[in-house]
Amino acid sequence: MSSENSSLFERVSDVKTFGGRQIRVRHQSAVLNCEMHFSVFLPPAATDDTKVPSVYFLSGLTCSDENFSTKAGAQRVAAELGLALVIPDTSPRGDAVADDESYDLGQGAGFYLNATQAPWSEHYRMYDYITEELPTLVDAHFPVTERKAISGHSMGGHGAISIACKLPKQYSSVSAFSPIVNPMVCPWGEKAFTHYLGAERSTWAEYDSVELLRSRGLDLPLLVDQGSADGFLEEQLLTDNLVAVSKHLDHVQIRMQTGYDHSYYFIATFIEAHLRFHAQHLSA
Ligand SMILES: N[C@@H](CCC(=O)N[C@@H](CS)C(=O)NCC(=O)O)C(=O)O
Repeated sequence: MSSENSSLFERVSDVKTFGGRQIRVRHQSAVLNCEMHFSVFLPPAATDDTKVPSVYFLSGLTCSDENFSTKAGAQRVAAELGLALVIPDTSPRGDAVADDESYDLGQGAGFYLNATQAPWSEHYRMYDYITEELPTLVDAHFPVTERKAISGHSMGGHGAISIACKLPKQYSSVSAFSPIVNPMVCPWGEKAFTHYLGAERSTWAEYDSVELLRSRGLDLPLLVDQGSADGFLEEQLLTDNLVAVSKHLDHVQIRMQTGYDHSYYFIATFIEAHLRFHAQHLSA
């Protein structure tokens, strides 16, 4: 990697919306060892003199940073509440990065973990990227405070809850749309974890929200919305396992939303409620 490359941090677009700015950044990631993109929305309240809290949003399988930016409709309420949105990609990227032809493994399917198995371990360190490198970069380049919340959809809901369980001091609240809550025992998770972490299942529990909630509990408020008409609910998402393990936990709200599916139409419907939930805890 050339020194010019290692310092790459470029705004590839910067668009005014709802009085704020939707920005897309291209940068060299030292952790992932490849070039990456991420998006940031800055509300009008964020200025050279005024910093604002941020909500990280982790997307699902097949997504980049642009699915949430363009389809969730989050900017109007984020602008009103004075929240920055930080929207990463879902895996390392590029021709030199290992991939698979299926949609649920490889690029677009990083599962927010640090892979230990070849060929994945060379680049797939999304846990470290999301929890360390990206916040350091965002804090250095944008007017944001230390106050952070984390949210996500599907694979990103798994990422948000499992990260919040392990780093409760780094976030003030966590929420998820249609999260994969128990990846150790669903086909998407079993496939990904076998490839990224190896066949030894005992190493998987540190990335499984149900297992983490069982072993550690949760030290911050959690809001989950799940559509009852989501085609992935029974086989992949296993929301009942989250309900069961959360029974004795305070500050956990799991809402079954009648008739909604797995799509961004569902996210767009409830994103306002999630941002208001996070704003309340970010300002507490
Ligand atoms: N069957 C879908 C599975 C992937 C999927 O549903 N991805 C969700 C997250 S798990 C998504 O957000 N897709 C992108 C979008 O709707 O914009 C496919 O093959 O693309």
